[in-house]
Amino acid sequence: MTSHAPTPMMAQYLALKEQAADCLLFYRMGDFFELFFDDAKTAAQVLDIALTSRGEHGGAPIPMCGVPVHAAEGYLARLIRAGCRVAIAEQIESPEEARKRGGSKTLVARDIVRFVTAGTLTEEALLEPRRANMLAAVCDVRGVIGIAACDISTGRMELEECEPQAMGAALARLGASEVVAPESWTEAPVDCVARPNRSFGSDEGETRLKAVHGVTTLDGFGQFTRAMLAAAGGLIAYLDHAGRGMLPLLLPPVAREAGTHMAMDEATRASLEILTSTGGTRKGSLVEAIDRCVTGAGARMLAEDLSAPLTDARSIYRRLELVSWLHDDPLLRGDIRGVLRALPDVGRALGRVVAGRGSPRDLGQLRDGLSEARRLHDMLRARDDRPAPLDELLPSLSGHGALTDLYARALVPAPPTERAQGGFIAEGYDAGLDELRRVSGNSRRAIAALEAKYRDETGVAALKIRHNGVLGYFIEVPAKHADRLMAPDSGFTHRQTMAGAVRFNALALHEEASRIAESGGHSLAAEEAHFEDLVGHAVRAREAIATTAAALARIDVAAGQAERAAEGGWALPRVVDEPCLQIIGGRHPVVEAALASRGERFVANDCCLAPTDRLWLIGGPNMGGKSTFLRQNALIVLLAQAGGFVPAQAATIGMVDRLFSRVGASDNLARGRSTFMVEMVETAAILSQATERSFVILDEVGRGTSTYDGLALAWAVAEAVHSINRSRCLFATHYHELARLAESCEALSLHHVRAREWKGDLVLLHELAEGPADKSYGLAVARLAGVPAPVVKRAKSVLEKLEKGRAATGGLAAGLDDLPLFAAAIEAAEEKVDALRERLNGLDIDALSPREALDLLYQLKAQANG
Ligand SMILES: Nc1ncnc2c1ncn2[C@@H]1O[C@H](COP(=O)(O)OP(=O)(O)OP(=O)(O)O)[C@@H](O)[C@H]1O
Repeated sequence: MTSHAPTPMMAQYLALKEQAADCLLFYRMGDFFELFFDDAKTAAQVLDIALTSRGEHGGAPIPMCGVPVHAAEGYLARLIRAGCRVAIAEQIESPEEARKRGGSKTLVARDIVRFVTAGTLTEEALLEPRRANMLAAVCDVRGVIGIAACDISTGRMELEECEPQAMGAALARLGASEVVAPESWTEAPVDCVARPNRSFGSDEGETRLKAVHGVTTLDGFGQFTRAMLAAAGGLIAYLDHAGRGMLPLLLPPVAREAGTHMAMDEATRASLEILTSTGGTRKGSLVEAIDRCVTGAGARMLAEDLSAPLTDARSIYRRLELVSWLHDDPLLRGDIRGVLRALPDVGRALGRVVAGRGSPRDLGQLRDGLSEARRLHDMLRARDDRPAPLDELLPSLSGHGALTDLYARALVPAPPTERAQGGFIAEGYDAGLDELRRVSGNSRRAIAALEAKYRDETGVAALKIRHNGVLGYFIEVPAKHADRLMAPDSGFTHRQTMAGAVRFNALALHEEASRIAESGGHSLAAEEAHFEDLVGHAVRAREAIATTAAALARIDVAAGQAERAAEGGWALPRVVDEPCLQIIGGRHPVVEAALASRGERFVANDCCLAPTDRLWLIGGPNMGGKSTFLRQNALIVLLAQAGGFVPAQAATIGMVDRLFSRVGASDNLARGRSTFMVEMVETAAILSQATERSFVILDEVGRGTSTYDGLALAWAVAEAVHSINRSRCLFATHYHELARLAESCEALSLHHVRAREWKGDLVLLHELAEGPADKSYGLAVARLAGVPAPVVKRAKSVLEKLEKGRAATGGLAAGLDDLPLFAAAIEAAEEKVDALRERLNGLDIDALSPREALDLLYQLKAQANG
């Protein structure tokens, strides 16, 4: 039997792989990261690179693939996007150190230095500039859900708690790219990373937060519940694990209070296509149609605003006031945007610097960003008509004078991204460094002079002094002239023969080269020391810098919103307390933009809901614009409460606590539920959660099942939203029969999108009008869509038959007259229960004979069924 003991390298690899667990292990070997076994197969497939093999393990070849270290970021990005997590194992000593430690055959020590996962990225190349990258930790503390979330690229951290049924909506708002949860929690969100239970303790969370911020109490940051702290514990423990003890930038946590934001569940967010369209990309989404920010940080803040519209009028008006001021002054707006446009991403540069992954360029970005912030500060302070919300922001834009002065003196104007080669500390900052540079500069010049001298001496015009990483400086001549330098007394020593060229050394060259190497080494060390010192200054000022970055982003959002409003002729909304909705000349920003690109005009429509007319039932032909109308009103509410102008002539919005949007039978097969089941689950959520202050849009609910079932459900749902939830609601439907609801529901009115038939063709007017839809135009739409004429003709004759039948039986809704109203039915049932209760309460059980008791049971049963 052959022994299959692993080689020392394989043994080291396997030990590291065990630590890496389900992460792909990038194993550093020279200039490559290598992957082995199943990791190699996965990576080769995702990255579309060659799968090879190396040696044997357990008698079988070991699958292997590799990526060059210098290009690793790009490969990492693709693996992360494909849902993988990666552990990076670096060589933590040089081959010389290994040899010194244990002899010539000693394996270089390696260790995992970092885990790279979707939620723990800080590299510029791996992050999208206009999207936050959230990591969330979730746990359950005695029936209360705690959520901690952070964007480690900027350090923002927030904590919240909620009821178990609200967890989905809270996570949907965060849109986290990675979620971690305790490993034994059975109700944990799908696709989350399981982490040890013990890290999710409230004491642990509190201790970790205090340690991160160097405080003895968290009171200065706000009030945090046990659930919030437990989640924070899990979050920080995970970051600690991912960074192998090196924590990223974390700013003081902010507690998110329940009820300060408009609640929207995942289905509503998806159906309104707020941050991504149904295709999963930003294209075609609301944010794409709105975003006129000129900085990545502004775009990220706008996305956050749209994900969490406010429910507090004062905060909304604070945002609106700033937008309005900038809207009314295009010149000022242009100037501000001009300054902002040139700004680097201060928040993310800070994130990298504090995480220990900063480059000289990041320091340069902090310098430039903070100086520009100061410039913006002075520009805005010069305006005495500035609104109050701006006064709150202004102080955050200044106050970094000492830091920017220091960086201005210390750094060259455009510092490099690599610090290994030095060259980023400015001349004049450190006299010692200047001297070292002068010496190596002199030597470089001396080398150039040597080249000329050697050419002269040898008579070889093609002689060159060159440099590479292996030989250092050397003299190179074409092979045919090599003999002259080979002569024993030439003063040159042979070093290497290449195809066509021969390389030599010479004493004088060697001396100059040593001088360069020595001064170079010293100056690199000096620059490195300065770098650490400069980083230290930024780390100490991190909170103030982050506040400046946030203030800049807020101004960018406001200026961008103002720009968008001016571009589209949008209106400043009024937000009021009464549950009404008055939108005059409303438009759908995404559909309007799509139409405009085709040279078509969008037809504006009004929507006027009030407590006495709170449910609009909207009929009309397919493609008539019902869905568009529903969504545009939901989006206008959302935009207004996010603190921006709205695409309408005028809008008064009664504050909405929860927004619901449902589209009948949307395809959701990916989630493994039938389309109708999804529709009903989502509808059930509305009926259980919508309040008198909510706004609900229901688009063809019920269409995913048979006509009778669908009509019955649509009927009951409309009735319930009207009479029980009493929410403001727009309800689009193809069921004409629902029009009869207007007879029994006093706050329900009928509307339709207009269409006209002209010379046999259907003309869709996209105009909303009062009253029920007169007829369906399904066949006309089918013809418009190109269904072959014989099929349409056949459908027409089938329709005639059906309609005759319907006339004879009284139609689909025949008999609905006798149906007690939804609310009335419930009342009747309750009355019956009350009567039963009364009778039971009045009973003296001990006074009954067994016979009487049995009789009474029969009577009670009859009463209950009667
Ligand atoms: N107000 C409008 N002005 C101009 N064009 C519009 C308007 N509303 C909708 N449209 C156009 O009509 C198309 C269909 O609109 P929408 O999907 O809202 O119709 P619908 O009545 O909901 O149709 P269906 O009943 O088939 O779902 C849109 O893609 C858009 O091109």
